[in-house]
Amino acid sequence: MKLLNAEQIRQWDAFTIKNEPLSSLELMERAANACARWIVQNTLAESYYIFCGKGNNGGDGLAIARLLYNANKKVAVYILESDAKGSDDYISNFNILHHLSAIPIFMIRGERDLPELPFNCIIIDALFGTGLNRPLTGLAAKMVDHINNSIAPAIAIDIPSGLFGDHSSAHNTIVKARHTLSFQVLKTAFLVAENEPWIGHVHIMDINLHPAFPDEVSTPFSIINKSLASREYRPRNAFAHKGNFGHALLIAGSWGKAGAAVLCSRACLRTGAGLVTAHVPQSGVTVLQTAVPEAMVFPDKEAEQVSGLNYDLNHFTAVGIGPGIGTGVKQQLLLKELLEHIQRPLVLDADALNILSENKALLNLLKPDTILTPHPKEFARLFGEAADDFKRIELAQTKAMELSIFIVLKGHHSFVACPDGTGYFNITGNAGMAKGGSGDALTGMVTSLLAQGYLPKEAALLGVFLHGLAGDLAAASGGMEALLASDLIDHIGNAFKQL
Ligand SMILES: NC(=O)C1=CN([C@@H]2O[C@H](COP(=O)(O)OP(=O)(O)OC[C@H]3O[C@@H](n4cnc5c(N)ncnc54)[C@H](O)[C@@H]3O)[C@@H](O)[C@H]2O)[C@@H](O)CC1
Ligand SMILES: [K+]
Repeated sequence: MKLLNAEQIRQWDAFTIKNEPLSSLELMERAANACARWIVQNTLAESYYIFCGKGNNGGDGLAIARLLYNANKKVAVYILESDAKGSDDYISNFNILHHLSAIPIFMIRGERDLPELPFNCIIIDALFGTGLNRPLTGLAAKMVDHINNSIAPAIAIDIPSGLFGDHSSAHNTIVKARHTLSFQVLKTAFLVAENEPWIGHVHIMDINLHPAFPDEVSTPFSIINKSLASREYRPRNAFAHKGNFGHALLIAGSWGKAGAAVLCSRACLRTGAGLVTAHVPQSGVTVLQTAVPEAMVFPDKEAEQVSGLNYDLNHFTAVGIGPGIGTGVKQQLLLKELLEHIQRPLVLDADALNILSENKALLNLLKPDTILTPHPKEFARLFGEAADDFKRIELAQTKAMELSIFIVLKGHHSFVACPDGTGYFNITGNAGMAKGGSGDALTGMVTSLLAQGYLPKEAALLGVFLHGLAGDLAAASGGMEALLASDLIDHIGNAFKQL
């Protein structure tokens, strides 16, 4: 699914108005209806304090006030007064509301006009939507502070006021919403960690925008959802044998970190690779053969660390390297040798990435379509600190193009930067997965898909989606706090079954 920017969403509204056809006021009514229905179904409050600006976001708020009133809710409307006369649809809704004299409307001209907010009310934030073009200042910012100082929960309409849809809002004054009711599609602002304090739970309201529009626009960003993942997935052929599903090599583990190799190998097998060989130090051999008897083991000549490649890499259909290997001189030489000789699809994770950051010249050895799976800190060590999450995404895209590689930037919504300049946000996954071992599982999963013949882009997209989904299924059964990477791995099968 394409991820549209604020301007494109505005164009989609206009396209719908022209081609459905319907008036913009009717579209606003549809949007307000969807929000009011959600509010009635999901909240119980003594009263609703509705804060409106004078643009279309405020128009939504006024229409919501009327609809909540019609649903027998106690409502009061507070309008941020400004020199602007207001958008046409705001004015239409203001006039309708004005005639309904039962709903109190207050104009806020100064701080003294701000109402006291009782703890048992619900605040509806319809001050500013996607039309925001600069950070809030003056009375608008004071109003937002007032909302944020209340203990009553706020529900933001379309986007929390003060938040930009497509770029960083760091240092802005922004409504801290408990819920955000947004229209039709996710906005980029909802997918980055830096906005987590403001957006609360995001709910997408289907307002039936014209289905033909997304096909007409081009955008660099997309969302990895179930339909995209299902399109990538290739069910196993009934006549298949293990030779059809490749042979993955995983180079992982060191003394005290044999678990990384175990998790990686198990995830690799659970994702469908026909054969898995783990190259581990000798101290990891018994651990691995006991914990994952289905995997074969190549013991390194050293006891506590992997130290060299004494086998033909062409024997394998894909290679994953990094979890728990350490960053010593021997691992550095091993990685260099691997990068110089490998002719197979490759995943680099964890310590392999840390070695790269200490030896930047090795980046020049990366073959096209290599997959890197850094978390934000590993990414910063590799490519530098970014000022904010949006800039980090931009940097990941630049580096993916420059080096012709895939960068899977791990996070709540992992971002896959592709060498062709496109980028994909994943929507599966949860905070329970923020725990040691989750990344090792992802490395095993993506390597497994590569080994089975999925193209690097397919493997990266399907891998992150399934990884997050398996984590969601594990959290649904055992809760987020208790979630172990092993639980995630145990749910990979159920994740596949949902495709
Ligand atoms: N027909 C449509 O296009 C639809 C629009 N909808 C709503 O319309 C919203 C967008 O409406 P608008 O484009 O009118 O924009 P907004 O309602 O977000 O407000 C924009 C107004 O605020 C001013 N402004 C921007 N930043 C400011 C700042 N920092 N301080 C003070 N004033 C500032 C702008 O100059 C403009 O006059 C969406 O977020 C959504 O809520 C929905 O009703 C769905 C349908
Ligand atoms: K808003």
